Amino acid sequence: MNALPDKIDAGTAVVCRDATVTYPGGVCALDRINLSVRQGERLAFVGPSGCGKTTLLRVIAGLQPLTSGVCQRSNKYQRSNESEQQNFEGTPKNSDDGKVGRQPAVNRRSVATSFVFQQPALLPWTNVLKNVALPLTLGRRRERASAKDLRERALAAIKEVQLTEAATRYPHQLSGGMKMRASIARALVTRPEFLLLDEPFAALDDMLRNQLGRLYLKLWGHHRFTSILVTHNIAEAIQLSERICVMHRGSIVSEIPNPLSTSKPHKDLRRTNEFAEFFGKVSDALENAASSNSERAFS
Ligand SMILES: Nc1ncnc2c1ncn2[C@@H]1O[C@H](COP(=O)(O)OP(=O)(O)OP(=O)(O)O)[C@@H](O)[C@H]1O
Repeated sequence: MNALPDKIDAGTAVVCRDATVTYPGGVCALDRINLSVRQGERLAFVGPSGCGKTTLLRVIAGLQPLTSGVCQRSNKYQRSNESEQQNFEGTPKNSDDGKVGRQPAVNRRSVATSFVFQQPALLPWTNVLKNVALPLTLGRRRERASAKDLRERALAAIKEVQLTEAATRYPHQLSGGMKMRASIARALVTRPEFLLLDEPFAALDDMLRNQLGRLYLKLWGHHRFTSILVTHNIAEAIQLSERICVMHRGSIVSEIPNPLSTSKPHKDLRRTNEFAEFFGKVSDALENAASSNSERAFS
């Protein structure tokens, strides 16, 4: 294993070196991943089901222990055989199925990272305001903030996602898009350094997906968090990311800078020739990875 440097370079948010995860039972979900993410970068992982996207997201979040290799995250380290670094207070080391299916506990380490999942996972017994305030409430003692201060911060986050009028509504009184807005507000209320999104808009129709994509870009423009988006949707990756990592069978097979990246995409971007051309390039990278693998399997 490479020696771990004392500190990560200025401007770098994450570095993975030969990061490998083999699950109990022998599935190699990540195979010597080498990746560097700049602070404030918007990155996307695309690839077929089971290629290791969620596992890599969990590694970057510090939720998934490595079998070997290193994942270094601005001043936080995770390396294989260093279990102390990998167990998050209040967070199960391995969830039942090993997938990210629940919000990580909010604690000293994870407060710098927030997740947004496909399922908004709002607490059904309380309103939007209290759901959004939850990470602050859990960290209240640490933050030494007054209840009034927490409420104001939660209301500010709710305003940013344009949900002020629904602040006192309960989750069952919200549409799918509104639930997702609440989930994004809850993720951003702690002003995280990292926002990790695991297929956040996959369950929504195209129009909502586009609206929320624009909202996400606006929020990124304000807060400049480092963001990693897992998606199956190439068009979404192009619209929301500055760089696209194509994954296949536990490896990053291609890293493609996005020439169309902008934090203010025009609504006709998808209809342009440049979009079609870049879409083709990403699709080709995915197809090439799949065909070279099947050739290997048959050779
Ligand atoms: N806890 C686990 N135990 C054993 N194998 C697992 C576990 N979690 C994931 N895997 C396997 O690891 C591989 C990568 O899974 P992962 O969820 O990271 O892929 P993914 O690209 O995010 O897939 P999807 O797009 O379907 O969510 C898959 O083969 C999966 O079955």
